[in-house]
Amino acid sequence: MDEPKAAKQKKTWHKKVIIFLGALFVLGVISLVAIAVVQNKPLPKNIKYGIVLDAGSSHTSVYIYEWPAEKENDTGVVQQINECKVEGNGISSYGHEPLKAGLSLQKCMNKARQVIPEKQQRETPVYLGATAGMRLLRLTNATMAEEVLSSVENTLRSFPFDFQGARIITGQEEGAYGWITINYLLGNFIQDSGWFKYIPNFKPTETSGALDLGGASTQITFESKREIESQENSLHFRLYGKSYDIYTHSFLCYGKDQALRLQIANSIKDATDSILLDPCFNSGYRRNASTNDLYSSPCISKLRIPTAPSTLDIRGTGNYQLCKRNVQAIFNRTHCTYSHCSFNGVFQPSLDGTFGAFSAYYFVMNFLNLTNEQMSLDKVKETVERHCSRPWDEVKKDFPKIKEKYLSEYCFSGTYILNLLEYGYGFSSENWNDIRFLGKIKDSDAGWTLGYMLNLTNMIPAELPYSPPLSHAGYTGLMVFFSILLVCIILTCWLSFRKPKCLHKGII
Ligand SMILES: Nc1ccn([C@@H]2O[C@H](COP(=O)(O)OP(=O)(O)OP(=O)(O)O)[C@@H](O)[C@H]2O)c(=O)n1
Ligand SMILES: [Ca+2]
Repeated sequence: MDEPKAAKQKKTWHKKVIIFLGALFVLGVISLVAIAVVQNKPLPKNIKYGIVLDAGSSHTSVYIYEWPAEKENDTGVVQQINECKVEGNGISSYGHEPLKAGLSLQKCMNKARQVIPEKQQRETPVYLGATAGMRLLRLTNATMAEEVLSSVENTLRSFPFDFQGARIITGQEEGAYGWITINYLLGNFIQDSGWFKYIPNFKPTETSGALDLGGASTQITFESKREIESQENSLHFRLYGKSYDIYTHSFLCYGKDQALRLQIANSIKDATDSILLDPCFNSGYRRNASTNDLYSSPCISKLRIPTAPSTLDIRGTGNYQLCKRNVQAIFNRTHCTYSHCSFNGVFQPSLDGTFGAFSAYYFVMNFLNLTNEQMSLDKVKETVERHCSRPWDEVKKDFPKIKEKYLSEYCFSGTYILNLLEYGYGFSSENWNDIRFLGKIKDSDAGWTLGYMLNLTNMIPAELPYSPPLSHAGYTGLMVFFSILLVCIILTCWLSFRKPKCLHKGII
């Protein structure tokens, strides 16, 4: 049967409308996807750089950091891209020839010129922070310390970077910046952003305490829920919209090199001749030490014995138990005017949370294979004791590539670390596994330098920068999804309520 002409025309007209609407719909979806793709195309990378020189007591390191300019205030975006270890000893060893302090930095600064693109060098800030070695030099001879600082300043000014200053940082700053560095790198400041904070019972990330063991000083820093009874140990930070009450203390003279000197100087009391039997060195190990040099440190001056021989012939006996006794003698735990002390009358609240231990803590524990998080305190002690009892010849044969200065001191260092943590700070077998020995975190060295730069470049905001709850990609994705959904619903509704005649039974 032939269709009437009018109905045929209507059918063609409806068909055209549907085709037109379908095409419009497809075009709409394509446009939305295209917008999403174009909008999410990564912007050309605009990288910024920063240089920090860590002028420590035993050596200087030059660190180069980079970060994407547009994400400056986000957490965890700054990363270390290079470390250059300056040859020779720390800058404080150049007290008598200050010009050489500046010269010693040349090589590593030239390296920095190769790493940082030329057109960005002028805007790259350079900071030098000197720590305990320079604090001690300043105590012995303030003029020498000034001369060393101006020598390094002159060198740094001669490079095409934006020199921002060379200074001796305080022990408090050293502790605080170490704490900021590790918590920034561990991502512990991210917690309160995004949707997570709306989840019931959501627990914000806790911060990790920081334990730094240098050559001349050692720092302990952690967030404390208890009252901090002494003003000089208390810090208050507001970072990313959250307040932190921090306990920190820096023990000058309790870095591992000065602690070894203290231990040796204490033993001289019993020395009748120039031979000094030292249980903290492996048996068979010998070294000569000048008492003049030993007593030159302000850490030891009170222990000076005028009748002491000018040169000491130190001979290792490798006895952990005796070494432990000698090491404990350098911690004074007899007086405390607060509710709780660590040692030498210094206030310390009880230990809270987990800790990241770096610098010499890591070097030593890594050498002794003791960085495993599951290892018990007893097992650690056993390992150090075993290492101390090994003859020096054997140790040297097993580790021919390790510098003799480091290798010869691992028995002392292991014993010292155990005593500092247990006897000094009060760690025990119960909370031993709360300590993580860290060298690097995501390719950046754990240490105070990164925190120092973040602070001086104002890269850590006090308040949380406004960030929409969804990322841009998430937002665009959802937009596309809901637009498609909406179009589908409208089409379905239209088809079911205003069913075009062409869809009526019998027509199609
Ligand atoms: N592979 C290594 C490297 C270093 N050390 C020792 O570790 C100690 C601390 O080194 P470091 O953290 O670099 O101390 P500094 O920063 O130089 O000292 P400070 O922070 O006290 O100024 C030094 O005694 C150094 O001899 C070590 O035993 N093994
Ligand atoms: Ca250091």
